[in-house]
Amino acid sequence: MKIITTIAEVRAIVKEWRRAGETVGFVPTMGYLHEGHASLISRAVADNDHVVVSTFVNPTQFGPTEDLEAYPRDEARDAALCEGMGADIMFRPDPAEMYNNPKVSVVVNDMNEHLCGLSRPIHFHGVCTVVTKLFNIVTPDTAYFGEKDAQQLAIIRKMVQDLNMPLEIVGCPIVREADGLAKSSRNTYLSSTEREAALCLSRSIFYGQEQIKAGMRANDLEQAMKEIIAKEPLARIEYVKVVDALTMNDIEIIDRPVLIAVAVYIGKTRLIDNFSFDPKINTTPSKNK
Ligand SMILES: Nc1ncnc2c1ncn2[C@@H]1O[C@H](COP(=O)(O)OP(=O)(O)OP(=O)(O)O)[C@@H](O)[C@H]1O
Ligand SMILES: CC(C)(CO)[C@@H](O)C(=O)[O-]
Ligand code: BAL
Repeated sequence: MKIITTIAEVRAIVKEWRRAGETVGFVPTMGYLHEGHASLISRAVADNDHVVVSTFVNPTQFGPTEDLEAYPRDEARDAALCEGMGADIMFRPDPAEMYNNPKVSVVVNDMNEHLCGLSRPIHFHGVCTVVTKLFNIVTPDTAYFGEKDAQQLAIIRKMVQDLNMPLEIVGCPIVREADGLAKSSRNTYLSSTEREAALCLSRSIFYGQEQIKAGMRANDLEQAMKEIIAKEPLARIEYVKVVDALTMNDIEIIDRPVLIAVAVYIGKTRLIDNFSFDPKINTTPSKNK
């Protein structure tokens, strides 16, 4: 596996693969890789002749008071994981390689006005801009994203559709710790007391999955899930919402595929979790561990 820091080098290698008629899978990440990322890489390796993993911590998706500087980084560990999983390239450019006095970017419209977009107003513009740049550099046939960042996945699917990007987007299920906590690079910020407290997110998710199948209405579901989280003294709820899974709009009646998403601060650490539900299928994805 090659660790590459320049755009030109990635382009040159992908060009050779293309010349040989081989397929390219792409897994965009911000590094500090864990089993959630590994599940995406494993799927990409299974589906494609070649796989590129990017580990760029993208500054333009962090707000001014967010954790850009503190965000965990470990290049050697990331490289070992990528190589072990069978990736061909780990792309980790410096910010200066990716941004040279930019004046043009991608803007997300209505889908930004919900869930994480409300407290992180520039976040999805930054995500879509860097993902577009990465797609243009790697030119993948398929790109793999986690359902843990459900609003991100929905926005990227819509971006690919709206901007006619020539690739397929694959969503992969949430990977959890044995006790239910969704794996996240930001879990490393948690003290041991906070780590225990963070279980209120998955507890509310699992309760919600049961209740929605039993026919609980959207408002009652939000309320019941909030009550579970509120029992945890270290938790501060940002949102608990049932929204249309495609548009992220609020809904009252669960008559179409919905996303049930939560964002909660545990101390200073902001964590997210979610599940999807389609009333036609009347089933939720299994608790994937
Ligand atoms: N637990 C998980 N299960 C499945 N996919 C995941 C999981 N955690 C992250 N991913 C996916 O990995 C990709 C890269 O995410 P990222 O590098 O931001 O990791 P993260 O652990 O979500 O970090 P953060 O702490 O910033 O939320 C995204 O598509 C994300 O949805
Ligand atoms: C998609 C992404 C790599 C863009 O920086 C990031 O938002 C992430 O890790 O989910
Ligand atoms: N996984 C989303 C990256 C971020 O929170 O910036």
